[in-house]
Formats: sequence, C-alpha cells, structure tokens
Amino acid sequence: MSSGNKLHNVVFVLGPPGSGKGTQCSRIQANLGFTHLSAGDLLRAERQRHGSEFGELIESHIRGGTIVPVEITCKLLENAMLASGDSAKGFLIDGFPRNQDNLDGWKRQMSDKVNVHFVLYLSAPIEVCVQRCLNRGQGRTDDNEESIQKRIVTYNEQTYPIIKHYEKQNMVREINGEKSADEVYAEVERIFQNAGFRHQA
Ligand SMILES: Nc1ncnc2c1ncn2[C@@H]1O[C@H](COP(=O)(O)OP(=O)(O)OP(=O)(O)O)[C@@H](O)[C@H]1O
Ligand SMILES: Nc1ccn([C@@H]2O[C@H](COP(=O)(O)O)[C@@H](O)[C@H]2O)c(=O)n1
Ligand SMILES: [Mg+2]
Repeated sequence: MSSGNKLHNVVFVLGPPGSGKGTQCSRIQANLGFTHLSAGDLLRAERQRHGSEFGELIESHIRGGTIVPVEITCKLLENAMLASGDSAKGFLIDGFPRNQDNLDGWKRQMSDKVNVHFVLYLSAPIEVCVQRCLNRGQGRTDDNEESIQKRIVTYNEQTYPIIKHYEKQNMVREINGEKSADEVYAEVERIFQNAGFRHQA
C-alpha cells in the first residue's frame, strides 16, 4: 500500500446497523491515531461523485440494504488508504467485510498489503439498533423502516457469518454496544491497549 510495500495495520469494525460503529471509530481516530474509513461513507461519496458510473448501482444497493460488489468497495478502500499517506498508525475499516464476496475480494486484492489485527464487534439488540437508525437524523436514504428491515436481514444472513468466521480464528473482540457511548469507548480503549495501541498524548 505505502511506499516500499510496508504493511498497514488494519482493524475491521463490524456490528448490526446502528450498533455505534461510526460513533466509536470517530473516537478511536481522535484518541488513538487510527484513520477511520467507513465503507458505507465511501460508497455514499462515490454515489454523489459527478460522473461516477456506479452512482445508480450503489444507490439501489443502499436503499435495498444489499451489498455492493466488492470490486467497487475494495477499490474505494484502497484509494482512501493510499490517499491518507503514511502518517496513520493504522486503519479502522468500518462496515467491511460485510459478506463472503467482500471477504473473498479483500483476500484477492489486499491481503498481501495489509495486516488485519482483529475484528472489533459491537453487538446490540436489533430493536435498539432500529431505534437508533430511525432517530439518527442524518437524512440517509436507508434510515427508514423498510430499508432498515432489509439491512437487518442482510446483516443476519450475510454479515454475522463473517463475524463467526473470524471468531473461529480468535480474531473477534466483542463489546456490548447497548451501553452508553462513553462506556463502550472505555472498553474499546482497553481492547486497543491490550493489542499494543496506546492513547496518544
Ligand atoms: N452507545 C450508544 N448509545 C446510544 N446511542 C448511540 C450509541 N452509539 C451510537 N449512538 C447513536 O446511534 C446512531 C447510530 O450510530 P452510528 O452511526 O455510530 O452507528 P453505525 O453502527 O455506524 O450504523 P450504520 O451501520 O447504520 O452506519 C447515531 O445517532 C449515534 O449517535
Ligand atoms: N462493505 C459494504 C458496506 C456498506 N455497503 C452498503 O452501504 C450501506 C450502508 O452501510 P453503513 O455501514 O453505512 O450502514 C449498506 O447497507 C450497503 O448497502 C456495502 O454494500 N458494502
Ligand atoms: Mg456507520
């Protein structure tokens, strides 16, 4: 990825829609020096980019709660990693890999260039997650009852098995995301410290 093909540190961040991935990633970025890359945010930006050939395709997947083909998402992630230069301590990849296609594409395109340390898994009851999405108030085209239900089906059927896959490799660090954002973050910092990543002065 960077000059000299140095490996980058990567932490995947997964959990149901609304479990607090973006909220916690912002704090980790501010305090621990990781760069936050949200696959969903990158797809939303690509959807808005003038001249993008993928805008309509991305929007139909986002509204339908389905997963965009990995070639598109992985390229956006790789470009964002390259654009951020060598200063980041590592990358928090939020909302990826979301299904087997994401995982296979990541292995093909990225696994020789990056080092995945662990998977941060924010768990929370689905009804809590639904309410958080409905109350988020960011104008997302998928924060409506119909899209949220579809996103949850995709999460249960396609994303949860990816978390299980990493669990078998002892790579999952699970946190109860139902607690307050401060309580969750205290747990997050403990996990990063145990992995050797310290709070920045
Ligand atoms: N621990 C928490 N307690 C209460 N509300 C929270 C907590 N964490 C996040 N929220 C709120 O819930 C909403 C969803 O949070 P966030 O956007 O971080 O979730 P997400 O996992 O990134 O969701 P998505 O997968 O849909 O992008 C936001 O309005 C956020 O402020
Ligand atoms: N790896 C991914 C990540 C996201 N998507 C699509 O974006 C939607 C929103 O994602 P959030 O993480 O911001 O909730 C998601 O429902 C997918 O449609 C994707 O395709 N692949
Ligand atoms: Mg998010």
